[in-house]
Amino acid sequence: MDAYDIFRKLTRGATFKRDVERVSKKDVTVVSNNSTGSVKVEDQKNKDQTSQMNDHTITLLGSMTVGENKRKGKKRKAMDEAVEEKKQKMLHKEEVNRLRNQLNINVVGRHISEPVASFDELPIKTDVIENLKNCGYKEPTAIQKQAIPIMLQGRQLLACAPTGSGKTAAFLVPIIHSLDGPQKQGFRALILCPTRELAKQTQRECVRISEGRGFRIHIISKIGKALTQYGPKSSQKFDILVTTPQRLCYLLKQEPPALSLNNIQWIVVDEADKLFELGVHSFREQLQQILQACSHQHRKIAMFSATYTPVVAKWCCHNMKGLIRVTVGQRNAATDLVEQELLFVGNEAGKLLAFRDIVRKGITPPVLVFVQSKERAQQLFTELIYDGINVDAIHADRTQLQRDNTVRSFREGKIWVLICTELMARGVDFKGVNLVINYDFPTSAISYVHRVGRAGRAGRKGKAVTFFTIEDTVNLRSIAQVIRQSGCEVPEYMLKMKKRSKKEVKKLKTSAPRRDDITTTPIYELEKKAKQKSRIKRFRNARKNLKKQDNLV
Ligand SMILES: Nc1ncnc2c1ncn2[C@@H]1O[C@H](COP(=O)(O)OP(=O)(O)OP(=O)(O)O)[C@@H](O)[C@H]1O
Repeated sequence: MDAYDIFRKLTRGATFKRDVERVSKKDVTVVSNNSTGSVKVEDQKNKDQTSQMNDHTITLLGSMTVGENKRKGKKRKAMDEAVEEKKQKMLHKEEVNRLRNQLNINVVGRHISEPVASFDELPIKTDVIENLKNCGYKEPTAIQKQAIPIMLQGRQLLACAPTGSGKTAAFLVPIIHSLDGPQKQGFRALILCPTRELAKQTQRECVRISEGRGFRIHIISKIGKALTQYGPKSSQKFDILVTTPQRLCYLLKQEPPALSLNNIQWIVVDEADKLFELGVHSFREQLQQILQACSHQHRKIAMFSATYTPVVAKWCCHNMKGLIRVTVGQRNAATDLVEQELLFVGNEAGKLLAFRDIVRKGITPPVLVFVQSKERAQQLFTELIYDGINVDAIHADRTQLQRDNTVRSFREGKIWVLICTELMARGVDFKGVNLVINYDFPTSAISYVHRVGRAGRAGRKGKAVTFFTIEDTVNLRSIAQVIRQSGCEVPEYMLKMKKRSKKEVKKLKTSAPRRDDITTTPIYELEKKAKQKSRIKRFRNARKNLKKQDNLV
């Protein structure tokens, strides 16, 4: 569109004759109104102005001519350029929107950086890009394409993207870029994770991506050791701290605090909704304590998770200035890379039969099996140990060393089936988990999304089977909805089930339902064993009492 078009648009519908007539006859005289429709207007009061206006000949019919003087020419050129610039900007904006739509990215906020199409487009040094490529990352994932440019711009971010979609690298790349290299200024970036397993994994990924930079990336493992290890001076040599909030707060509470966070520039909260969920108020208090300790004036926060909760969004809106929100895909949806199935097993005994049936038909390790408590993890382990499959269990009652060894063996393929609790549902990235079995029904749709998300990572496909009994109806509808949303089939009746009250759903979230023990030992045998146990106990007590009496005598 050129200046002529704009002028035509602006004057569309305008009748110059009428305008002239409207002006008081005292002041204005119509000088001429020739056959081509050109109108000349003369102001009787001000001759100077009249002469100026005489230059402005406007042709309303045929080809329209605008008075041509130098100033006008310049103005027209500037106008043309502005229009062209605007046009280009609009086209570019459309292109960016198209790319976001293609990637299923939704953004909220002001002046948001554009997503990049490749790692090479990122304004970062080539060594980091090389490291990413050495990790086997050919192209950034959707969240990486959008979140990295935003964080590189120094903007605070709340990001939500599917499980296994590379969120860890999405926050590590900008941090590594902004810290540049080791500086002996103490910790400059802090990454908070809900579990130690996840913290270790994040530390490992950070080492891989920052290879060659010489960063000191630290994880707080033993509190006792940490107390002596850090101290305001010794912690100067570290650059990045990866930890759980509990351990960090314990060290900050020491008098004087066992470590300094004065120089922290970036705080990342990974699995943010989980942390906010862990004793709703306790994490907020911990975060407040941590934020107070991070006194650097340019401190920024980024929150990441695969699931979104309003509690986190509200906190971010209140506490993060200039916040940008990025969502990839549908909120709280399970990854569509996992084929999901709901299996009715009748009752608790039916679960063991169904599990053995799956094994009999053939499984491709590694397999993760989720149960609702550490006791049940131990019971299932005791049942399966003699089935001829390499099985182990991981839960909070095992020592740190045992937990680390089990995770290592599972990663190395020495363990085929790993029984675990909710502890391993979040963030943990086991390469190539083919099958997830929800032995016990998840206590919320969000828990389901994360458990299932241990398979189908980094573009690989996986499978998930969820057992349910007659007692598991509270969440059945919402979990069936999640499954349907990710493109898998569920029976229609499940989606039509009565919606449960918020109270019921909340109760289930805080305390899992009571279930019969996992065992195939017949009841009469269990009773016999229990009787035997109590007889032995009684006998021991009697012997103790006799000894006591002897001593008294
Ligand atoms: N650009 C990429 N290309 C290929 N693989 C990638 C890319 N980025 C990350 N990965 C790999 O994808 C897997 C999942 O990444 P990551 O653990 O960061 O996922 P996540 O989004 O944090 O998942 P969760 O929500 O479960 O924590 C990892 O094995 C990681 O090495």
